[in-house]
Amino acid sequence: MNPGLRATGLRKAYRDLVVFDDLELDVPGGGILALTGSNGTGKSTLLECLAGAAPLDAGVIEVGGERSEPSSARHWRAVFGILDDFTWLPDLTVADHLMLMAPGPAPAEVEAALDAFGVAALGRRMPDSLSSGQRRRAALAAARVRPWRVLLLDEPEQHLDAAGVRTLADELTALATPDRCVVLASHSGALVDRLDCAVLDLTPDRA
Ligand SMILES: Nc1ncnc2c1ncn2[C@@H]1O[C@H](COP(=O)(O)OP(=O)(O)OP(=O)(O)O)[C@@H](O)[C@H]1O
Repeated sequence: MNPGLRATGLRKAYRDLVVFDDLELDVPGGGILALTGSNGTGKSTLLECLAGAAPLDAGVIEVGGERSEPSSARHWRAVFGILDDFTWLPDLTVADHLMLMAPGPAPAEVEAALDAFGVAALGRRMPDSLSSGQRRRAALAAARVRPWRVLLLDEPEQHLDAAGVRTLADELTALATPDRCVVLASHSGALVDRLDCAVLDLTPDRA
């Protein structure tokens, strides 16, 4: 089994509030881990720390079997987070955004990615002109274009209809090839059930 994402001794506190301490994660290559738990249990904080967007107080992160410093360029290249706010620039089309994330010119790949999420017809539209669910589908399509070893998603089901949740589960399953892995936070039982993946409930008495 390929190494994917391994993290040990993770600690994060906001002043007196210890969000997690000595937390361990081990997601093998090809694996998907769903973080669940009630509001405020630390799912988003954990994803932000894994993405390098918020500093850890302690802990070691390994990607593909090698230590990865969350603030390094190497980490940025290896770890792609679609967290709360996907930054859309108002003067670029939806397809322009995905083209910028591709390693080279990739119009066919961008179209295929948007098509996989059912929004191929919206590629030339401006992000502001899309519905929330359409924008969410387009943001998720970026995961098919931007290279990564670890994909982090915070409540990716937000704004999706039931068919969109099924598409998301099937796409994530296909994206988690043996050299990559996915960690998502979710409140959607439908999504987690369809992923049929490992689950870590961060609710204090269950973690
Ligand atoms: N910037 C911050 N400063 C202080 N406390 C924070 C900060 N961000 C989050 N918290 C606190 O940390 C805890 C974990 O928050 P977090 O957003 O990670 O939870 P969550 O599990 O993602 O919640 P939800 O299911 O509501 O999205 C909460 O008690 C929250 O109030």
